[in-house]
Amino acid sequence: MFGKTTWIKLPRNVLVGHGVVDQVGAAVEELSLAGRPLLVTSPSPDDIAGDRVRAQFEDVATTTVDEAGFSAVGEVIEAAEAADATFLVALGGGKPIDIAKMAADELGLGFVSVPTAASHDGIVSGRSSIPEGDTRHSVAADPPLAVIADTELMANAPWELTTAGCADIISNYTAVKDWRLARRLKNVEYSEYAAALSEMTAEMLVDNADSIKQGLEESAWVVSKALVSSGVAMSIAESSRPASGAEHLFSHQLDRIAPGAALHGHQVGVGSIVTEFLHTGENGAWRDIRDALRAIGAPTTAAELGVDDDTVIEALTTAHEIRDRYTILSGGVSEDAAREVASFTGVV
Ligand SMILES: NC(=O)C1=CN([C@@H]2O[C@H](COP(=O)(O)OP(=O)(O)OC[C@H]3O[C@@H](n4cnc5c(N)ncnc54)[C@H](OP(=O)(O)O)[C@@H]3O)[C@@H](O)[C@H]2O)C=CC1
Ligand SMILES: O=C(CO)COP(=O)(O)O
Ligand SMILES: [Zn+2]
Repeated sequence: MFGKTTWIKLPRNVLVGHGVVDQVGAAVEELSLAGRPLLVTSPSPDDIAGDRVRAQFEDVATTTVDEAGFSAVGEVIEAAEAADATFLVALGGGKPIDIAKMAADELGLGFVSVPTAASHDGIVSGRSSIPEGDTRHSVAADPPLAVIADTELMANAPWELTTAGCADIISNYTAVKDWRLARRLKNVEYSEYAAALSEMTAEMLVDNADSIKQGLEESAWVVSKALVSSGVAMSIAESSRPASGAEHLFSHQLDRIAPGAALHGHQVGVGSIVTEFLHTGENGAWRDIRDALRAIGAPTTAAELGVDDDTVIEALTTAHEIRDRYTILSGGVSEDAAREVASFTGVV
């Protein structure tokens, strides 16, 4: 008998468009969320749009996240309990959204994601990535009930946040290759539907690279739709596998070795150039990945990431240690080999 059960949790409402930050109240009403919200935000997003969100509720409390980490999750939980909050609204980049996502999950409350930056697919997904000490935890949590992505706000955010979101999507190509490899060699659970959606999302973004330009609001539109679609792929897979392979392990190691050096999406993009080479060799698609990153203005070298060559080599040679996830880097790449591939691809 076929006994497999999958539980796909997705956002119910997704609004993407100009000025939709003024529709958070309407979206909440449509979801039949009653009571008092806690707005979870961080300093810049609060300055930019906090009042516009608060104006849509009769009674709302606010808490600000300065630094991501499990203590921030605890503080949001305390703030929600003190405010008798019945749901959370997260306004900002990945930091307040991920902290609110995990806090909402622990509190058993719903939350609405209002991204102010199209910086990575965590703004939509059912996973929180929480940095702690010298490591990073990828924690399963319910995805947002609604995503309200205001393209005007996102288009006015620092441009590098948008190029980081693009690079996070481009990295889906190698994430899916790692997933297929792990399926073949380790029989890991795999969803062809999620893999195809993830690849198609990257394909569409690359095909629309001409509309991704600084100052063009359409860029925020194209990237937000891709981030939503990538988040859906992760929900279908019940795992970040469709969007996180060895290039993400490389980035997570960079976060440990050179904290704060570069944005998540930029790091995974550079990681993808290298891991594509490892998958398909010197005549493979690594140049396509590099050129797609260049076309949208994302980094393709260690120097552009703001890290030195040795840091990249260390992250590549130790990436397999960070997580029990089978990828092309599992078993470890030797220092010589890492230097050769990084140099051949122009990363160092
Ligand atoms: N769940 C997942 O799959 C993933 C989660 N993450 C998590 O997300 C976080 C990183 O995400 P990221 O979005 O880069 O981080 P932040 O939320 O820290 O945002 C990046 C910077 O942009 C600022 N900012 C945000 N929106 C605007 C805007 N509209 N205008 C001007 N400035 C703005 C923030 O201000 P301020 O400093 O005031 O906050 C911050 O300085 C990490 O905590 C990481 O763990 C990362 C990758 C994947
Ligand atoms: O960043 C992600 C997908 O783009 C999530 O990946 P992790 O599960 O590796 O944190
Ligand atoms: Zn990512």
